[in-house]
Amino acid sequence: MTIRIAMAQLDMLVGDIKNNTESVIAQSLIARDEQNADVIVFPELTLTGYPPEDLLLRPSLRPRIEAALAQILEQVHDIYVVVGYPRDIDGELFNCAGVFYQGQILGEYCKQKLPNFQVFDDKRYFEAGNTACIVAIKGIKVGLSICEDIWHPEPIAQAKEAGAELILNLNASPFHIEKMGVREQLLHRRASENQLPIVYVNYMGAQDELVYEGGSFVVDAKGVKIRQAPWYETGLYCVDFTIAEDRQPRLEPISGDIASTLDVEASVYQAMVTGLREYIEKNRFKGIVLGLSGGIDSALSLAVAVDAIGADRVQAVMMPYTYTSSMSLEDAQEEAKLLGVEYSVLPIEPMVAAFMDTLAPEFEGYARDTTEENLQARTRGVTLMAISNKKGYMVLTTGNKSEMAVGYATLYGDMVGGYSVLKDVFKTLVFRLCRYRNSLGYVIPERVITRPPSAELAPDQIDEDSLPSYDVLDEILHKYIEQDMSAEAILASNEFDRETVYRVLRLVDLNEYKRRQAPTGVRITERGFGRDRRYPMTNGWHIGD
Ligand SMILES: Nc1ncnc2c1ncn2[C@@H]1O[C@H](COP(=O)(O)OP(=O)(O)OC[C@H]2O[C@@H]([n+]3cccc(C(=O)O)c3)[C@H](O)[C@@H]2O)[C@@H](O)[C@H]1O
Ligand SMILES: Nc1ncnc2c1ncn2[C@@H]1O[C@H](COP(=O)(O)OP(=O)(O)OP(=O)(O)O)[C@@H](O)[C@H]1O
Ligand SMILES: NC(=O)CC[C@H](N)C(=O)O
Repeated sequence: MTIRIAMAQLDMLVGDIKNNTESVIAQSLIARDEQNADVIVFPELTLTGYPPEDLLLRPSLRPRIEAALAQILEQVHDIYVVVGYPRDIDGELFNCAGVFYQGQILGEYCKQKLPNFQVFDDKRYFEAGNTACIVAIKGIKVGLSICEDIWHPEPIAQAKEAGAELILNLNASPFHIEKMGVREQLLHRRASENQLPIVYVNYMGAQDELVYEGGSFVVDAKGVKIRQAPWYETGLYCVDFTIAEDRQPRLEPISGDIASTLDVEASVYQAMVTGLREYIEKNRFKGIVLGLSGGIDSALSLAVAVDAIGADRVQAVMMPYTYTSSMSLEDAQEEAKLLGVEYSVLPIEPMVAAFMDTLAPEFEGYARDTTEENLQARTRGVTLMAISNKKGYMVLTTGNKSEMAVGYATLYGDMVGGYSVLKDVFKTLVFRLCRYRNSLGYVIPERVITRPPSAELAPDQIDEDSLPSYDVLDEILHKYIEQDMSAEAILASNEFDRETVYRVLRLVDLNEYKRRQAPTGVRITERGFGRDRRYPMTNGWHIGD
């Protein structure tokens, strides 16, 4: 005898309980009728999407969930549906997974391990469960667990103790650069220490800063991966288990397709594309507009925008000023041509001159400084926002993680925008990603990758006049921001000079106010500048500690 389980690697819109419920019903019927599945397993909090944040505090949530559960029970039969939802039990909210069959809930599991670190805030909303939930499906004792549960030994050991022969794990496990490998090692350990096969089902899609890359998979009781669903694709992916006649061993998964793992650049690039596409489509923007400077950040952002929503919905705007080189003008035009997007050239001299004329009495007696540079960036920001308002296009902001770390960007200038694909990507990785994108098809002119980065806000300016080289800067930033090292610990390796390290760390600390005002963007690392890192803006902390 066999049991076929469909892993529903799907995208849900946070808060859209009605459509998410309809999708659960439709996919369950497809799994039953077209794939002959016995069971369908959805990701964590299927009905609300993840994370629903403070929508979970709305009083109207509870009746809507109850109505959704009733609808699934009524409309789906002849397949076991394993679905996630928040549920009020005796006045307390739990993060639940239920097994629905023939109009009944056969069992309901409450998540036990509530993550409250990095981007996760589960304890703000949920009470923790404390018991295993085992449901018999075709004579097999199936144990349920929800995402963070699998990262700890106790819930799975408890399920095993309660008789589980198979674990179904519902996830909302967001991408970061090392996550794919980490999950596989984790499942290997958890399955082998309990001698239990595990079916791991994840979302594919994105929600604000979080990207879900899919990659649902199955390990056997030894922890060996026997099925790997593709990355960055939605779908129903089935796995079969045989149930031995003598029931020794009782349950054996049958190997299926194993999608190959993506390398770092491919995976990060796909995360950026997915994050942006989902943000644009779920928020119903008509398109994307961005300032195209001829520099590398806007070039890469443009390529991601086109890959996300198509060239016909992307507009690039070159806004030259006195300091814009002919090389920048040529390269920006070339990028737009290679990618086939609408391209406009809007010189900003008259607008900047008008500002300067109006401000002249105000500035009398003051020397020229960054104020005038920032005016150029702000004029571009105003221009892009006007196009955004008029056409319903979202402004894609282009600042990378290195710049956002040290505040190398102008508030209300090049920081305007609704979303960023580079805010968690260091400049050194920006270069690698451009090479990766060009390996798929040449879209970023070689000169854009090889010329020294410049903000072109003053004559002959290059970034490395005011910042250390990006190799050095990124290494210091990685140690301070992502590894929490102090200045003295960073200096201990003798790789950097004292003055540079203290200057960089001081800039990072001082610029928290800028990052707070920056648009959201795709989380790529385990320590992005979003919900991962919540520092006070006003503080008396000693720089570098
Ligand atoms: N703690 C605090 N809390 C709240 N607000 C605070 C603040 N400290 C300053 N401010 C405000 O922020 C202002 C300073 O910020 P802002 O106006 O942005 O100006 P600012 O940081 O002084 O200058 C922008 C810097 O970014 C560089 N840049 C600009 C554009 C593009 C690029 C690039 O290569 O991509 C680089 C530029 O060369 C310059 O070094 C202050 O005048 C004040 O209004
Ligand atoms: N001449 C310009 N025309 C259009 N947009 C511009 C121009 N200059 C700057 N921008 C916008 O402001 C952003 C910041 O650019 P800037 O040149 O100051 O620094 P950067 O970090 O080197 O970025 P890039 O590598 O894209 O040039 C650019 O990515 C672009 O979106
Ligand atoms: N939703 C969750 O419980 C996610 C937590 C888990 N550690 C993960 O990132 O996969």
